[in-house]
Amino acid sequence: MSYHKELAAAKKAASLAARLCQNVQKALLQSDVQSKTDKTPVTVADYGSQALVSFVLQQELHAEFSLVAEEDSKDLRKDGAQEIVERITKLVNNSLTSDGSYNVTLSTEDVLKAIDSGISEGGCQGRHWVLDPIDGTKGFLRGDQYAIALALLAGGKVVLGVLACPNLPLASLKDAGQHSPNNEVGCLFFAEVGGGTYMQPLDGSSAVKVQVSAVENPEEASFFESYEAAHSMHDLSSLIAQKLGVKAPPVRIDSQAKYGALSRGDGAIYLRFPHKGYREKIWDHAAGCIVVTEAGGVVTDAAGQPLDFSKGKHLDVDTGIIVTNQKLMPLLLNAVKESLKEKAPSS
Ligand SMILES: Nc1ncnc2c1ncn2[C@@H]1O[C@H](COP(=O)(O)OS(=O)(=O)O)[C@@H](OP(=O)(O)O)[C@H]1O
Ligand SMILES: [Mg+2]
Ligand SMILES: [Mg+2]
Ligand SMILES: [Mg+2]
Repeated sequence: MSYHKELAAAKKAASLAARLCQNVQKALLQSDVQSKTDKTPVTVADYGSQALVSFVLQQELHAEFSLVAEEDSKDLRKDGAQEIVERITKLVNNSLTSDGSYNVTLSTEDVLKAIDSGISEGGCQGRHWVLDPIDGTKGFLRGDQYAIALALLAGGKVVLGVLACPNLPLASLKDAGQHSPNNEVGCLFFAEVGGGTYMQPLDGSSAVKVQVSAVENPEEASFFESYEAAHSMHDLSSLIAQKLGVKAPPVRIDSQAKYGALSRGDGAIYLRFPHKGYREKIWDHAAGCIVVTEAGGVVTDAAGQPLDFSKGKHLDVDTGIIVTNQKLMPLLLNAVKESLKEKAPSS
């Protein structure tokens, strides 16, 4: 089974959404930031990106359409939100038409409907697109890393993924701080099941195949974790790293840009241990997971089980998510097991 047509549509949608986000990040207005009922931030760019990706996929693929996405239009339909909806609509129309990709003018209602087509619950049957229109909204607001993360599930398995990372340097993060001749940013990672992982500049020039790090000695490995301490237990990852003998300090960057950076070998390990009670969502990992596995990496929960994207919006993982290459995984799993035992409250 080939997914070439779907991959081309996904790349187009994510690239246009990245441009919309770049424009908003450049001119961030305080009024563009709302707070959702769970107190996490959402911006006009999150909504605009979701509307745009939903619209482009439906235009490009005249097939039955199911989308599981992070945002919905509930808050935008409340009294007083009209101005913000108009602003989102303008952003979406500008992004769709600016390079001649489409000759359309969407109404505010079209945009709200496009956002709301992301209400699917996913599951193990049929095809479902999975979208995080801006992953790492907090990073986006800080002017740091974020990603537009789009994946396709078929029969509950991720079959393609695209990660647009507008602020990620094209050169390896390993060279950060050193004099690097290439300080351009904006990466598009993409992978199709069985086809490997590729990275190309977001401006569209040619793609290169990428591979995860081949490091076998954990002392030479560096690891990624969430920028936000509220999203992942930094003390636990520090204990795991210490047990493994990792020498380098953690690299903290927002969003699935971590999966992208790992897929090209910028670092060898990604550790994610949310605080108790948090349930992971499929849109926070689907695209990243295939981008890393097609580049030769392994993504599991803390018990070594693969992630199961077939159960709806949530991922029911055991304790956390760990990512590395095949050689390091057994050592990493041991270190995780020991660290969790040590940290567990004695009863
Ligand atoms: N409490 C808590 N624990 C764990 N994870 C959480 C939590 N709250 C939010 N989120 C999700 O984290 C997504 C951001 O990804 P990261 O954690 O990799 O980014 S960061 O480095 O911490 O900024 C972020 O994605 P976006 O909402 O798309 O930004 C959330 O889905
Ligand atoms: Mg969010
Ligand atoms: Mg997210
Ligand atoms: Mg998001």
